[in-house]
Amino acid sequence: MLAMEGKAMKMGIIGVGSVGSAIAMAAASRARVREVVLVDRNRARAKAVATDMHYGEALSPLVTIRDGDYVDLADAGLAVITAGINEKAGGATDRSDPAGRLRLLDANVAVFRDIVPRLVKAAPQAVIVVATDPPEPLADVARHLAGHDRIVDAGTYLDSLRFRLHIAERLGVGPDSVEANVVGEHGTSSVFLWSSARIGGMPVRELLGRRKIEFATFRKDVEQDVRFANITIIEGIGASQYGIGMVCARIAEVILGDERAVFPVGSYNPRFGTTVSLPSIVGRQGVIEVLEPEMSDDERQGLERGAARLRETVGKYLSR
Ligand SMILES: NC(=O)c1ccc[n+]([C@@H]2O[C@H](COP(=O)([O-])OP(=O)(O)OC[C@H]3O[C@@H](n4cnc5c(N)ncnc54)[C@H](O)[C@@H]3O)[C@@H](O)[C@H]2O)c1
Repeated sequence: MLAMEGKAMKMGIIGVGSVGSAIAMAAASRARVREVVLVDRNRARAKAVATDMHYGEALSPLVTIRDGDYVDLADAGLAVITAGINEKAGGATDRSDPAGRLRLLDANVAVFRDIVPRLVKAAPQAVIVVATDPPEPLADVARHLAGHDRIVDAGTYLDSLRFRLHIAERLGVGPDSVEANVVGEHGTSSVFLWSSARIGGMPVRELLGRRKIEFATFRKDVEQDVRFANITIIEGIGASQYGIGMVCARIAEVILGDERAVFPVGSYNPRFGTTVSLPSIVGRQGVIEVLEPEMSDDERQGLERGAARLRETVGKYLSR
């Protein structure tokens, strides 16, 4: 049940660019958060976005949206960090580049070093949700800077929704009827768990067989669409924003309402020595328990390889 009362229903959004604004809009539309505070190093921008949405508050009367500074996050239950350079500005829009979003790490670590200590000082109890790319390494950086484990990386939740949608559309079912997960990294090493993908309990692969659809081609096409969904969107409107906005608003209501919902997000995983995305039970304290979905040997090896790359990539930033 959602606890709609009190200060715990307050969320902060740090970074009010395309993604931050979309998160605020989605949170206002869902109307299951009591107060949204927008923080940006460009205060005029945060103020303008807040003012714009403020005029619609009568249509979403439970929600107050305002701009603020870190002190205004004092009693927030969570803060989403979405500040930093995006894929287009950071040159991460080449489909053949194996580094992908990891190209943004250097620049965005500097942004996190600026933000996280101030956030933790102002709101030591708040769960930190990381949306800035690349989110898994940045969640490790945030954990290091914050000195606590209440860090949720939005991770592969969006990739998993895209995976489900592309399977659903091709097979003519509603997307929420597909159970399928992308795990590991919100990036080029992400692993698509075809072996556990199911519709109504039936393995997707079996349903394909029954309909005489060739698995290899189906798989290649779906993975291609999901892996490059962000670049396709960026080519059209300059930034991928609305999908992640809806995802972060959902994560926020799950945390604030202590819903114990299950979806793939990232958290520090001692087994891998780094943050990886896996289906997790999420509640007021962030990730409560990480689940282990069924995986084929290839999928497990892909996850191990991806985690090793993430661990190595972020390692040099954690020792400084
Ligand atoms: N996780 C995902 O699925 C996903 C999806 C889309 C985008 N992203 C990522 O989200 C991030 C934001 O993307 P965007 O398109 O909104 O970028 P944007 O350029 O539109 O906005 C970034 C905002 O961050 C602010 N900012 C920068 N440094 C700051 C600091 N130190 N303190 C406070 N505010 C600061 C800027 O003023 C700007 O308003 C990027 O890293 C992007 O790649 C992630």
